[in-house]
Amino acid sequence: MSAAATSSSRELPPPADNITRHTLSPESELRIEIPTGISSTITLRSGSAELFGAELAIDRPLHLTSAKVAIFTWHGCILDVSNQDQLDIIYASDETDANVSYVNTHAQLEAMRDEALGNSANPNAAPATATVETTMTTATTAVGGPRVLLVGPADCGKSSLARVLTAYAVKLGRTPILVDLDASQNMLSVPGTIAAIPVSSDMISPDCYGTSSIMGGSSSSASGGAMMPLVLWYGSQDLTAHPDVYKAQLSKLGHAIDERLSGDTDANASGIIVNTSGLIEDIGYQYLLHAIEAFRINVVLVLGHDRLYSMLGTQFKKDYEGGGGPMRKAPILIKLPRSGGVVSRDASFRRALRSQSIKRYFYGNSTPPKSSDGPSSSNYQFSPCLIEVRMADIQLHKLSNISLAASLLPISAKQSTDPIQLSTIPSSEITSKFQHSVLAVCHPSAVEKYEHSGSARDLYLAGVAGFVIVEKVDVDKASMSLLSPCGGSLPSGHLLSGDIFWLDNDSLEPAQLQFD
Ligand SMILES: Nc1ncnc2c1ncn2[C@@H]1O[C@H](COP(=O)(O)OP(=O)(O)OP(=O)(O)O)[C@@H](O)[C@H]1O
Repeated sequence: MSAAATSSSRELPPPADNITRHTLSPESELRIEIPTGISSTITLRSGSAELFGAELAIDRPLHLTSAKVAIFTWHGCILDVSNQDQLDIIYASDETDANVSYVNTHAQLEAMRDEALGNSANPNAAPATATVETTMTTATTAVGGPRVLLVGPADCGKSSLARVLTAYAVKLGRTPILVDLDASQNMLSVPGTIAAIPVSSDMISPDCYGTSSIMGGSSSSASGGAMMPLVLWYGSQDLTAHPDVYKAQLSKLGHAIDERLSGDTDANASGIIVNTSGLIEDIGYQYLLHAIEAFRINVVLVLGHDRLYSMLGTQFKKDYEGGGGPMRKAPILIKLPRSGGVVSRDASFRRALRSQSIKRYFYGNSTPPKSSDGPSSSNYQFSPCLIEVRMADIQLHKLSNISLAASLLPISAKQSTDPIQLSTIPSSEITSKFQHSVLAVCHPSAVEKYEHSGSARDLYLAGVAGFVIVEKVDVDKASMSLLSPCGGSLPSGHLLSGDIFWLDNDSLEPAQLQFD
């Protein structure tokens, strides 16, 4: 993507003892798997290289912990890697055809952005013919910019490609909105959420990839000036648990994005890039179709899954062209190869990533230790606080999907038709079983609406103010200690529970809370 750095021919001093030097040829990548709890530092010594689209700076060490990544170079480079003997694997590969496909896809999206800008500058112009050549015949002219949905099974490289496409767009001065619908491994916020953020250039830095998070979590803008994401609390990493809530949240997020883009020509032309979870069968497939509607998707990128590609192609023909319904344009459907470097992550590695992501929300990025590569001596950007709240001052809600048959309802009680229902947990039931659970703090404006309407939707379909973790429940004192990103009182006393737990030893398995 970029010209080779000017330092490509400079004389390099020999590497230190614990450093291994790698020379990469053009269009190759260094694939690195750093096991859980181990750190490694990668330094670009000459040439140019990028980490999922974010360019490395010469001589600036990139500190990575528990990560599986690839450093790609278009023009060749020299990289120094520390701690190599502790890595699971490290190797250079020139099988990078997928990267070339990705940059071609980026070029196609750019053409759509240019076209959207042209259309907005001259709204009376006759619509141009399709600019994107695709493997599907229903190519269409985008009214706004590209609204891209990345789909495919687990561990096929969706999140990585979302990062690459976002970084490439931002490098060209675009401001796309990045959306992550994967509640189990969300790259924008803590697990259990779906989120969206307008991306600017200060967020595209390799330093932000220290964990699974592109921007270092919802509170940890490295630049200090970056925007906060809009985060909805789904409350579970299991997307099959609450289909009604999930679908309603997708619709709400799509609506919020439409509202944001409607008054901003540049942002509208930049479009959105939506990452999805690896669920592609049954309810997962339904979610993909729902997301296409909710985000008014006009480009679907299918990563390495012929069957899904074929299913969507058939579906689009049926939904958009047949049946005598209104003729709408089908999204452009593009099949992309899976990168040869993409690795499967086992349950324990995923758990470690989730834990890192929660830790990062509260503590920020870890700064590299001075003397060794061990994470234990790291310092962190932020200092979260323990705050004490009285049970009397909070209302802890949980989702309840109970829907009674009419005959079981009390006389004159109405059956609610809204499947999204809340129940408020009585103080007497807030016991030590909530210890270590992650709670979402409702935004005061959402609380105001909720108190007026009594509708669970006003809390569940609104962006949350932030998160706390229950450190301790003191039943005798009727109080709780909460780990909070900052001191002082909570933005509101309304908290949403879920089944996400966190303990600062990277080992706690999230478990379903069993409520009585
Ligand atoms: N070219 C590559 N070389 C090495 N590792 C890679 C490469 N591309 C991606 N990875 C790593 O492979 C893992 C899986 O990739 P990614 O997270 O993009 O997949 P995904 O489809 O989003 O997964 P899921 O949907 O299950 O969350 C990640 O750890 C990612 O950093």
